[in-house]
Amino acid sequence: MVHSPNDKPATTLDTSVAVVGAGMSGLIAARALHRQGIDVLVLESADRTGGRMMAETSALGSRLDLGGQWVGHGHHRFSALAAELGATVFPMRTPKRPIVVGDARTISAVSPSMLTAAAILLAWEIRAKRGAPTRWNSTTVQEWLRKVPTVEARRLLEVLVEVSTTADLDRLSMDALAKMIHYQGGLSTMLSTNGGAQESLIIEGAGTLTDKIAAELGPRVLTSSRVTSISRDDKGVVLRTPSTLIRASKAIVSAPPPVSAKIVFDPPLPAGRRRLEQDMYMGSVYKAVAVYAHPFWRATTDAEFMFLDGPGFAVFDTSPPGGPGHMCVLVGGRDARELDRLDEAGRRQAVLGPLAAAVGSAEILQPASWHEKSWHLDEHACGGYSALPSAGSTEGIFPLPSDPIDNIHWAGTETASEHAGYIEGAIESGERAAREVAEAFRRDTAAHRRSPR
Ligand SMILES: Cc1cc2nc3c(=O)[nH]c(=O)nc-3n(C[C@H](O)[C@H](O)[C@H](O)COP(=O)(O)OP(=O)(O)OC[C@H]3O[C@@H](n4cnc5c(N)ncnc54)[C@H](O)[C@@H]3O)c2cc1C
Repeated sequence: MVHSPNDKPATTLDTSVAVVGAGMSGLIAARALHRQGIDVLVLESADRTGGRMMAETSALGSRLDLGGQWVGHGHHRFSALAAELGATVFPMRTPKRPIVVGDARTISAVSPSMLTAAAILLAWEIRAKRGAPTRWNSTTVQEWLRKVPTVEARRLLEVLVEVSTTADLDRLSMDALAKMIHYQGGLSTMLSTNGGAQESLIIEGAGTLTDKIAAELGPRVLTSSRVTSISRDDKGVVLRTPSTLIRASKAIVSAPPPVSAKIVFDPPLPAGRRRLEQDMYMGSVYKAVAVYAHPFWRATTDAEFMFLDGPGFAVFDTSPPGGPGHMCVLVGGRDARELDRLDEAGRRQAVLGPLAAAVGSAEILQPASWHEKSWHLDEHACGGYSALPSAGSTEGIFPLPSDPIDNIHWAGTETASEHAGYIEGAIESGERAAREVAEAFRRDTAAHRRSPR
């Protein structure tokens, strides 16, 4: 193994398995190995655990999530984990239909623009099911949308794709979008409550689950420990953080490819993995939650909202049953980055202003507490909801390959065989990586027993 003679870490630690990343997938992998009596150490670059999951407490004492939160339809592992950790799952309120606001006015569901957008969505879903035409690989969503006859219909489709994928529309090919739609069971499923990706919520906050797993692992989780390099040979792996050198038999890397690309691997990773790292990027997403004494808007409106003017965004009523009112705002892709130019008060006004007008109540402008996070500015997660394939690339379509490379195993939601991109996928990938490592240890032990002394 080759180590740089400079920057010699002060401390050396030995463990059986070093896990890079204390998001859901890394923590699940570490917990599974620890429960089997395998020595494990989790190295997390941020000063907190949870990765793309993060719960906060509002001024009114309710819990809310600034990262992943919804339990989707069929997310059985996520539901089981919530039950195991004593969390309470409640169903999302199902609105009759989203209220779409453009040009500061409500757009009717039967307007020509809405009907055009609906027809295009249906056509996309049919193409996605049948297999996208080859020319879609070299056509970006932005280029394709230029054909849409009305500005309003185009903007609605833009915002819908941005909020559901967090992609930049000029970096996402129609082919990748079709594959995402097919994989997720339809764009409407990606954004819908009953039977969709947003079926239920957790009263204590989904981020509570990663907090609890990290607490179970206790001192085996080291935060503020960014892994900068991983060397490997047939005996094991050596990981370096700025302060520590960690020797292990195996490593599990749980950061998505565009983020793990910052780690120096020695010897370099095979070309296939390097292409994934180069051809993918993290989505851009801004999430905010406004908290009110009670969900007063329900007296007049029972709906989700989609706003098309300025930075387009979606708003969902995520209020816990019997608790305070929660309005959850999601802005994706370039629109999310446009908000970076404003200060906190400006961002708050940009989303609550149009919402107040749509609900017809200035009370919306005065939440008891306001919580926000721009994930693309987070230097550890680097974005969300997930890693995305660049336009023109045939790499990076979910699920990503997860074959181990020597003693390095891969976790992370992007590698999940089911529900990749979601918390469910993160759990599945962590369980699979732990299984791979435990089986490899069993094989090594059996071979060791068989070998002559
Ligand atoms: C705003 C937002 C909303 C979302 N909403 C939902 C939702 O409602 N439902 C749902 O199912 N999913 C949702 N998701 C997606 C979900 O949060 C993720 O799929 C899941 O949390 C990913 O977990 P992970 O362990 O795979 O990756 P991560 O959580 O990204 O974990 C990787 C960890 O590795 C760490 N790391 C990176 N590089 C290094 C290094 N060199 N050394 C050490 N540590 C390193 C990172 O800091 C991070 O903690 C959302 C995501 C976001 C951002």
